[in-house]
Amino acid sequence: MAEKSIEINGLTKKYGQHVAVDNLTLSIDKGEIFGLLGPNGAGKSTTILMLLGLTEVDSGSVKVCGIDTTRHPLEVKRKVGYLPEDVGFYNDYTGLQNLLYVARLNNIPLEQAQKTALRTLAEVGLEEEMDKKVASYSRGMRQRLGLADVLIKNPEVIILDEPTLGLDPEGVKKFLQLIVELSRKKGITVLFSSHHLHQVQQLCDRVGIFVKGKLLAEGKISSLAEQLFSKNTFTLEGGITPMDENPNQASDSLEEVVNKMKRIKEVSLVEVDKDHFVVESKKDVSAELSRLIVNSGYGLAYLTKKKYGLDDIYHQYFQEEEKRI
Ligand SMILES: Nc1ncnc2c1ncn2[C@@H]1O[C@H](COP(=O)(O)OP(=O)(O)OP(=O)(O)O)[C@@H](O)[C@H]1O
Repeated sequence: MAEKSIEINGLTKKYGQHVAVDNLTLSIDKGEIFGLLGPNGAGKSTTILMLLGLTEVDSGSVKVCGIDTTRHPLEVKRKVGYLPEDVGFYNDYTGLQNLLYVARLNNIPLEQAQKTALRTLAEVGLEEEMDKKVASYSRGMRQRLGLADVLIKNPEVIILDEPTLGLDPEGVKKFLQLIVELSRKKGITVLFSSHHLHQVQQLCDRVGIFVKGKLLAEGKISSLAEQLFSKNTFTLEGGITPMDENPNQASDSLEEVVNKMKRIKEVSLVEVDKDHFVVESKKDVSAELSRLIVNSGYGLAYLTKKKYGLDDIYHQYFQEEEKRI
């Protein structure tokens, strides 16, 4: 069995009557990049604070690298690097000076700190900017320096809370690539908290969908789709056209064609809008559908199997949640 970096069991946190995190159970393997995905107020930051031992737990347990954070928060902090949304720096210091300051706070001896700082700044792509004052840094450069702050203590786990806010699309792409490279190269476990579906999809091995304090689903994106769409696994979309070449050929009415489609055993839903149709079914019925359409005197303009992405999954879970409330 894979070694676990993060083990959360029945974790609950209340603010007064409000349950911010509700009986959360989750484990993350060593070296894995896990995405905690949810809208604002879902409880992501509260979970992270509990992981870091920065806020009290009402019930349940959290272990990071095998250490209980509620009992030994300082030991956990030594092993975990945390990058919040917005990192504070000394603007009058250079990037290198800021990093050396963080190294000192982490009790890294000066000589070692200098070597490690230079290497880390190169790793995050700031070697050419390290002697410039942070006041002149762009948002992207500040986030890279934030990542260097996190990496300098050689963490086993890094936790990133909405780290790409305010970055332009190119900056986001580079930042995400950097995280993947570093995680793979150093075997670092990453917990990436975000409400950006596409970023999570690009970066993460596994995803947890978190809404109103509850983990609604977790798994690989492909298996989330299976869990969610298991009732009607296949969605086929097609275009139907009249047979122009042979106008005298008798055709069924469109209504009759739809009724025939509905009579295919595995089909659970047929929707038609002008010449476009959507069929949901328990197995792939593309062959039956094409035969049926052609035999009814129509042409098939296209027939495609819809692939579910994270967007579909995310919205479906949100819809489910809204229905329950
Ligand atoms: N210190 C606090 N006191 C009272 N309520 C709080 C406190 N911190 C968070 N909350 C509430 O707990 C819920 C979860 O908040 P949390 O910040 O963990 O969510 P989030 O998913 O990280 O969202 P965001 O991305 O907006 O930070 C919210 O309803 C929030 O208002």
